Amino acid sequence: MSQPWSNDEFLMRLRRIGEQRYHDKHPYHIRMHEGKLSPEQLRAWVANRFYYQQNIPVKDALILAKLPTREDRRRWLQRIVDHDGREGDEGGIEAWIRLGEAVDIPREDLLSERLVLPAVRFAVDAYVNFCRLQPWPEAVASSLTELFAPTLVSRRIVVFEDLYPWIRPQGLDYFRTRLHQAPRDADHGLELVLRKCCTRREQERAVTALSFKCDVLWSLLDALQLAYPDGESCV
Ligand SMILES: O=C(O)c1cc(C(=O)O)c2c(n1)C(=O)C(=O)c1cc(C(=O)O)[nH]c1-2
Repeated sequence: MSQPWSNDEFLMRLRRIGEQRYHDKHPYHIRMHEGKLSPEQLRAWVANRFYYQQNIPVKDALILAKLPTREDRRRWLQRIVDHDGREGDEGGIEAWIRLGEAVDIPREDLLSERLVLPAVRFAVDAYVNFCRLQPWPEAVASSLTELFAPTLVSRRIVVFEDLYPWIRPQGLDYFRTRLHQAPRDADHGLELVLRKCCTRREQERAVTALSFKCDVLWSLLDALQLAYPDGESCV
């Protein structure tokens, strides 16, 4: 039996997954952040990511039901509220619909899922099912892409403002809100994973779960790349 990694080593291995495999390295994402997507390609990204956004509170509810302590359930519950909203605070899904409107996707079009590609549906459904079926430490570990999201999202706000001036500014509120929600979520997720994954086997399974999640995000962009290839129609 291999010895468990120290917390530092474990953390380093989780972070390394992000350095190697996070979706910011995908060609479609690189082109987005270089300002090279056409309005149609950017709209396709927004519409397909909406399917991911809608499923986040669903997978969080599946994880919530498995967490063994009241204290952790209470903290995890906030994620569902962040996305689904509550009276007087519309939440992240509504903010994403406004992002859609800011790039000229009518609300009904986004909600109809007309623009959602089959492979995006499969990838996101695979993420939800992973969280449904796997033990909670692995489901929580799969959420740790949020360790890498804040840096990327803060860059995205600047990129959208500077390189896509046709996007109406109120559309960016979703990303601004994530800048404080994601680090809080990542801290809790990491605390749970470090607390629960104590054997080498458990630690390795957590790293594999995070790697799987990177594959989900990567597949989403692969599908977009195939359906909306580079070329003639750059902004
Ligand atoms: O825009 C992005 O690059 C990005 C990435 C991720 C991620 O890394 O999974 C999330 C989000 N945004 C996001 O907005 C969000 O609410 C979110 C929740 C989760 C999760 O797995 O629980 N990831 C992400």
